[in-house]
Amino acid sequence: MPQPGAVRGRRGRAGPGSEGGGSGGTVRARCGLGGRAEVAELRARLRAVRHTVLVLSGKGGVGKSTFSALLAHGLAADETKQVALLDIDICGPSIPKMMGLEGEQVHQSGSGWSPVYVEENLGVMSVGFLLSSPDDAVIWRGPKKNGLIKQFLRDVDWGEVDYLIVDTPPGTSDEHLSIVQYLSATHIDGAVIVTTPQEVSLQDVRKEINFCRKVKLPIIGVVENMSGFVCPKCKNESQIFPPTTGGAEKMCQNLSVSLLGKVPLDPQIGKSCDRGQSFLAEAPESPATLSYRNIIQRIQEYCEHHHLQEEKIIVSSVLSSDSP
Ligand SMILES: Nc1ncnc2c1ncn2[C@@H]1O[C@H](COP(=O)(O)OP(=O)(O)OP(=O)(O)O)[C@@H](O)[C@H]1O
Ligand code: SF4
Repeated sequence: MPQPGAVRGRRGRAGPGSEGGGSGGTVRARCGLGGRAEVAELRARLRAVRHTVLVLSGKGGVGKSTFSALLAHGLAADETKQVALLDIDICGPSIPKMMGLEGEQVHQSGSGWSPVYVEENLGVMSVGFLLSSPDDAVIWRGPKKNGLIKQFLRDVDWGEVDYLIVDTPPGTSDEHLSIVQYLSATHIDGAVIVTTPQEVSLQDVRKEINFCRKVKLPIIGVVENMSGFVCPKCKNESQIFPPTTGGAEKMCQNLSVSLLGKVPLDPQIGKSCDRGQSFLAEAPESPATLSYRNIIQRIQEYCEHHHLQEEKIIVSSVLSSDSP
């Protein structure tokens, strides 16, 4: 098994647009699944993935990547589970830093691109690993981004995986359409939508919910992040962003979507993530960790019990023509 921070099978560095060794064929940089051969390639690669969860947010900066990283850490705390974290936030990849993997590189082996491992049971893939410096800017148009997303799904050798967590860019863009379409070749358990309590953020969540419904992507639920602040001295809770229209709870009720939980503001979250450490492990007793644990358990229950393998909803091919 690979060691933390190690890669499996170092055989030459991979780069955007390069071919994964396993599946061959050049990346066709456009959105849309190609012919049967391409669908078969994706299916073959993702067959060993049991559950796939997409993490979405309407706005940037609400804590989506933090949530994805901690969801992956939380699931991987069970050593019997193999977890994969895929960062498709191509223009702003923050996962390598949050996972303590800055400066790591992706390598090719005979069976494809090797993920970078945080722990033996937690592998990560991000465009950040393909950049020579974390300050490099990726300025790509849609087709090139779509090509890389397809390459990530088709060419990364994840091995047997219980949970594949996909951190997406904010909003509903080309990348979202692509990932849903490509994963439609196999399955997606559903999406978790991260928001903050302010109305401007909730407005965008409604758009995300509409997007999911249009593309028939099941919604596992909504997480309200930065929801109040628990004073570390007196344990008093204050509302830093008081919701004016009932917050995520009311919105979820109105739209018949589950509220998975609320995560309070905790300055330690930013500190742990900036050091590439798991906040859940560093602050096991904090109210934010307890809230995270509850949410992760609900996501696991959703995946394990409500969407058994044979009942998985195969996302239909509604994306093949129109954008939502
Ligand atoms: N509950 C929380 N309490 C305190 N800080 C938080 C919390 N959640 C996230 N943060 C901090 O907020 C900042 C933004 O988080 P993050 O990068 O995860 O947002 P994002 O939604 O992924 O943004 P983008 O989509 O623009 O990449 C980070 O510094 C993170 O540490
Ligand atoms: S209640 Fe307010 S003033 Fe008192 S300790 Fe907590 S944060 Fe500080």
